[in-house]
Amino acid sequence: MSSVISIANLSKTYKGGFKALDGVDLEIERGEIFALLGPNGAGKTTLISIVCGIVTPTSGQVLADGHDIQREYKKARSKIGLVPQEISTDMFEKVIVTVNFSRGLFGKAPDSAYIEQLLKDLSLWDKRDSAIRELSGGMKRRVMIAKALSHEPEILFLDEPTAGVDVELRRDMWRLVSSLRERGVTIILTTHYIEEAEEMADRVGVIRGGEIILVDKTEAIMRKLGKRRLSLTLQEPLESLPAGLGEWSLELADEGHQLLYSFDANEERTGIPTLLRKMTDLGIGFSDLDTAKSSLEDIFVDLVSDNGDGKSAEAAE
Ligand SMILES: Nc1ncnc2c1ncn2[C@@H]1O[C@H](COP(=O)(O)OP(=O)(O)OP(=O)(O)O)[C@@H](O)[C@H]1O
Repeated sequence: MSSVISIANLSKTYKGGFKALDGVDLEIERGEIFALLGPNGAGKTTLISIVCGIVTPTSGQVLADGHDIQREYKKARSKIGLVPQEISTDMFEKVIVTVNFSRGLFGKAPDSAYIEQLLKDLSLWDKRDSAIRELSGGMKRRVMIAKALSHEPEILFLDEPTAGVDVELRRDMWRLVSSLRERGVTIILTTHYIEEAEEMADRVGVIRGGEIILVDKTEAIMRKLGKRRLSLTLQEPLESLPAGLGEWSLELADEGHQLLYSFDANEERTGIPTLLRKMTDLGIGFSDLDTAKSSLEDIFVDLVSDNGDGKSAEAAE
């Protein structure tokens, strides 16, 4: 498969000397849904902003559909739609005027049938003649999506698309993402709703401290790093972990009613039988037990926390 976005050795040092990106190499394949995950301040927005031509890189190169984002800005940018984190638009303008205007900005001829369908897909058609400032927060976000899609881009960036939006908009958004994908649009999103990345994304990239630390197929990440978790519902709550259970990596949850044990599903010896025996010896009874696969969320927390590679999430920020 060919790359639709090609990022090579990209670095950004902001005025004041802060290095937000450090030698990022990343290839985004045509037609895929790519989720970019990283803690606050990792550099996600900076990366997206450079690809969209809003922020100038300090060094490195970005090609969008073969066009250099700096030297051939107009050509490159016309391929891209961006739904930013913040709502930024002329609040006094009418919805339909704003969306038509956005399309015109990219040099596309008016297409009233396309815009009508777009506004209908986003449940904005009835509001087309309203001034944007009169709309609810969720509706304003829908307008930002409509603007981003107004010129029929081949690549769509969604910067934290579901942060702070209601369930209905989230559902509509994912429906839209699925239908865009069917039409061959490449989608790159950043999200804190990691279970959505797990569900929607073909591949996941993890960014921390301005560096891409992992890129892989979503299910490969799950397989490689997937841990399982055993939850034991205790008969009597525990205030703290008994010293006698020190050799297992345990956690207490639900005010001491749940004992959680994370283990590697790929290991032959999980340590569970000895743990249960030891608990019996210590007189810790349980009334229920359950195991579950850890989510991408757990994996992500694992990756960005200090896990022996000498870097912690804090140090990276
Ligand atoms: N214009 C700027 N000038 C100086 N520093 C900046 C500027 N913009 C961003 N930064 C810094 O660069 C780092 C990366 O910021 P960025 O917004 O790219 O992170 P992010 O991964 O998108 O975070 P979040 O999840 O919080 O949105 C942060 O430490 C931020 O403070």
